Amino acid sequence: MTVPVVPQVRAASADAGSGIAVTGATVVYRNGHTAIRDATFAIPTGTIAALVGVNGSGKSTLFKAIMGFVRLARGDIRVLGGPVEEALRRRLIAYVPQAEEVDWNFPVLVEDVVMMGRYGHMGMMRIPRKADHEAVAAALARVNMSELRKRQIGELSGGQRKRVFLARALAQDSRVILLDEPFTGVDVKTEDQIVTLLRELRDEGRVMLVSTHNLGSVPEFCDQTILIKGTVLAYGPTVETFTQANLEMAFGGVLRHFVLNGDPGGKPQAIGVFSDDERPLVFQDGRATARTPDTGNGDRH
Ligand SMILES: Nc1ncnc2c1ncn2[C@@H]1O[C@H](COP(=O)(O)OP(=O)(O)OP(=O)(O)O)[C@@H](O)[C@H]1O
Repeated sequence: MTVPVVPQVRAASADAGSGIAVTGATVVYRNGHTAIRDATFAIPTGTIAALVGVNGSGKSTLFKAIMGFVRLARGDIRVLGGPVEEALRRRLIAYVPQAEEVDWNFPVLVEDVVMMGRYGHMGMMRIPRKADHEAVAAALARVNMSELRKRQIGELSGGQRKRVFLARALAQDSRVILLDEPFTGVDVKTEDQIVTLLRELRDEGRVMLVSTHNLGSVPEFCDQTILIKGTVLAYGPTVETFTQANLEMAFGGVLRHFVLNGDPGGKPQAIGVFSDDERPLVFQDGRATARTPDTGNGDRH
């Protein structure tokens, strides 16, 4: 569904049973800057949705609004059919932060970070019970981090750090998980593990909203895509929204975009390559290919 001029309010506001429904959301920061204006989209439950846009397009602001960290000047956000405050009170939303948002020098063990996901389940004194320890152990096992549970977080690799914060979200047992750049600084194997885990969580009926510059992976694992540039330009099933025209609208001249005319002996082919800083996205005959060749095996930064 493309909404270049008039945001489509109908789908978002009408679908009270949806995972996340944002209607006409506007955020104005204290300095007067309007970071997002009239943003409207809806994502059903049991979905992995990509949030795609250039630096400064408003992705983190949208996350902050869904987490209740910034106030809406106008509009409405509903999570699992209810207001954000209620979703937060019921611990329905978990957040997996960007690496830059975390103080890695803070002396804390892997298992302590994951236990933070249980805080909302504990009493005032935050004394973990058997169920909390079990939830932490299960979450660490699910991301293959059990062996490193006694390590300081500062001693981990980029991919391991991401998995610890994913485990924290799992321990929280939230229904909605917001992931800010989960693939940055992560090798291809870890990326595949994270994608497998997200698919499992989707099949459990959870909602994942994933901000990513990893365009090549979006058609592969995201059912829905939201394209953002100060407002929502387009949203809906990835096959409908992740089009060359929409990406050009979202990225303008920022991405490297080549059109090659096929192999010399054969029929000329129009191949477009969108390459941000991660796996490139290849369009062949105007359609996004599901998976592009990996460009390396090491950690990508
Ligand atoms: N606290 C703030 N006060 C004022 N302006 C802000 C604040 N935080 C962000 N902005 C501005 O709001 C706009 C959106 O920023 P935001 O961080 O949401 O973008 P983003 O899409 O997450 O970017 P990136 O991909 O670089 O993380 C930018 O122009 C940014 O400069």
